[in-house]
Amino acid sequence: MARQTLYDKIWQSHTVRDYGGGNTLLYIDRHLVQEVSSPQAFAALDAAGRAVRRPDAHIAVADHAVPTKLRAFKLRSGQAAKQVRRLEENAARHNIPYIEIDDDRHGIVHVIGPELGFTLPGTTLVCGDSHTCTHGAFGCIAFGIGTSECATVLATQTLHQKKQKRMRVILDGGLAPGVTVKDVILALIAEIGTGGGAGYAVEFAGSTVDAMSMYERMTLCNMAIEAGSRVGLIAVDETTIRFLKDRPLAPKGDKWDAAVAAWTALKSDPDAQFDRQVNFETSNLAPQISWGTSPEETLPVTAHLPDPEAEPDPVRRARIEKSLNYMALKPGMALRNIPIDRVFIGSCTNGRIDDLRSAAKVVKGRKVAAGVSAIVVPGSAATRIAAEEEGLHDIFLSAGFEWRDAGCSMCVGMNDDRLSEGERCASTSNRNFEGRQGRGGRTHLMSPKMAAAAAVAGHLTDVREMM
Ligand SMILES: CC(C)[C@H](C(=O)O)[C@@H](O)C(=O)O
Ligand code: SF4
Repeated sequence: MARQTLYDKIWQSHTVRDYGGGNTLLYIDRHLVQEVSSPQAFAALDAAGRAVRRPDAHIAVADHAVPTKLRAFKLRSGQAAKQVRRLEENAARHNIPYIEIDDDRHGIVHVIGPELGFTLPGTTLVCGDSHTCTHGAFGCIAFGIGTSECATVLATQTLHQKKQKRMRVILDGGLAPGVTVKDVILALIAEIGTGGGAGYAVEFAGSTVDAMSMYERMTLCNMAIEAGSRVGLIAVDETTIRFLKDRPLAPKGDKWDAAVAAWTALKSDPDAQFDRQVNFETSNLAPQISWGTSPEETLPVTAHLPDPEAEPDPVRRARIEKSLNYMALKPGMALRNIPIDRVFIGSCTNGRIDDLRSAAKVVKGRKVAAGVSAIVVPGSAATRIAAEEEGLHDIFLSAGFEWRDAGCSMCVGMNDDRLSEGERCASTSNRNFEGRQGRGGRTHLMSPKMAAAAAVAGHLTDVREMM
């Protein structure tokens, strides 16, 4: 059938039953399980006396609560130890593959899925985590689900889902020096708003996307949820195939050849119908920084903070006032001079090897400013190992950064790595809500390059002047 989008095609091939009106019983190929959202799911499964239908369709790994330093010691007792042990026990009882905390394959679910080749094109993949949209970079339908849905997937390998509307975002024009895909997605969210993609599955396309590495595509799809879209996806091309080849769980031999043929054919038809299309020019973007408490409150680094007095709409005016107040910022201030206390380079948005490379390039031969405490937390053990082989850790350590073990870390206030009340952080993560990085903490979202530049300068700054 012509005129189908990539999303339509994968949806159709996974439809077990169509109840009409987009209501579908959908087959779920793969499920990633982490320690925060799974305990209630396993409890529900056990209470109903159900078994896991296909243990090999799941991978369990602890990432949110885990300490990123002194790990062995910290995991002897305490809250994180309990959470990790519970996941371990649940996985063992149900024969689900479990990745140990000290395994070389350990890391944030959204970083290790692709690294292992668990994430594959044309599939449906879920996880009890909103940033599951990251995996859509590989041309699959990947979305976050709730804990009760996790239980359903464990027991039945299916889910009742309502099909989303279809949206296409065309990114064209390439990127100017010093500008990264993080700047693109932040600027896009500033333009369309955090509700701009709500109700849609977003396919990213265009020459800027074509030129991106898989790491960059993952950063892009990772933040689809911050634009309101549970699903972000990108069609398979040579870049995708090259990334997946020889990954441990990717098909091998004849099966690989057949898979590549099927994956490359899987695209939106040239005349496919989208319910919404956004064309976004990327060539003239500057590096972006979020100034408020929502990812859409983002401005180019060269900008000055908004003045609520100049905002005619009372709802928006109140919103600006509230954000400035929480962030302890004044209307009209230049974004680039705001002093910072902490720097966090990591997360499932920007904790991959090319992120660490781009930050290290800025840091090399420089020092973290006095009074700033800065950490680099690789998104996975494999990322950490690769970075160490390249000597990136030496660059960070000699500049005064801490070099940690993999985990969600300071992206979310669920482990030891947190901001204290009133601290201001330059962060490469994806959310800047009130208290996200610790109660009373203040988050500025930006790219790894920009966070590295801020670490050196001691305040928000324009990395282009340091290149
Ligand atoms: C704790 C987890 C369920 C949560 C999510 O759903 O995304 C977290 O990963 C986040 O980034 O806020
Ligand atoms: S790194 Fe942050 S955004 Fe990603 S899964 Fe962990 S807590 Fe969520």
